Amino acid sequence: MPGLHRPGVLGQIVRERAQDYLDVHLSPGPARTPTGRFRAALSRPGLSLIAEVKRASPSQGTIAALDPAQLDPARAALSYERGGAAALSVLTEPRHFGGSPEALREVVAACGLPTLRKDFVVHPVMLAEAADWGAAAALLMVSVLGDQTATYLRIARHLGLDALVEVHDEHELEIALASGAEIIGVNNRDLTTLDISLGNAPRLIAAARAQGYTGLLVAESGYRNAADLSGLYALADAVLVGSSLAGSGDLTQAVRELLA
Ligand SMILES: O=P(O)(O)OC[C@@H](O)[C@@H](O)c1c[nH]c2ccccc12
Repeated sequence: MPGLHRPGVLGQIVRERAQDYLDVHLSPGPARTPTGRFRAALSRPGLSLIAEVKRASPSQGTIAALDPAQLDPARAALSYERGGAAALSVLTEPRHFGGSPEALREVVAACGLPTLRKDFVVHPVMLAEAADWGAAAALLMVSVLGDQTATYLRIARHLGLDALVEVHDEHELEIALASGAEIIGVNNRDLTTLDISLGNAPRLIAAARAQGYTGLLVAESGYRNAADLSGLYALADAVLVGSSLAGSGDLTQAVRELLA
């Protein structure tokens, strides 16, 4: 399985997820018709918001202000939609992010927005699960998949899913560009140390454009308010925001203020 020797928090989570799927030998199954719904939502003019249903994280523990039992995924999704989110992201990793398959299924059942399965994908079956649970897209992390990124991208497409291919540095960006990714996300957070640098996404997004990349580009992590987003409007197609929204008392109002 990919990514087992990564350092830090990332390596720990990847090893746990690999263990979870160790005995699964199912193939991803038959081809499914792509909808392109996630991609379409990000292609709209302006900066599209991907709002994340996130109950906890390794950097923050339980996300502030909300009792984990109170952040009902379906209600959160509808609140995000009302505020103007273009798409959703739902964590399904159980130990560090408080996610679950049910959270994703409930969101999909309640809300029409295209939804990303956010997890540490280390097995093709995790993509089949995403499709079964109604996700329109799945996260593929180059920091985990390395040179298997292109293979997983093909499997995602086979299953009718859009893929958000995530990078954190120049080397990972090269792999993402070579893989044929149609959507590349640049994470401001270093997942081995959890350090955030808000300059990371603008820098690598500019680098991708300078290399002639014409796909969609997403800035990810660490954004707390409208001012933090101001530099992204001319640069990125979308922004992915979790903690600062999920930790606010009124999710609809939080989205409106962020996009104001
Ligand atoms: O909560 P934040 O700082 O707004 O970040 C959201 C999202 O970018 C973050 O949850 C994330 C980005 N890439 C990941 C990979 C795995 C788990 C989580 C993530």
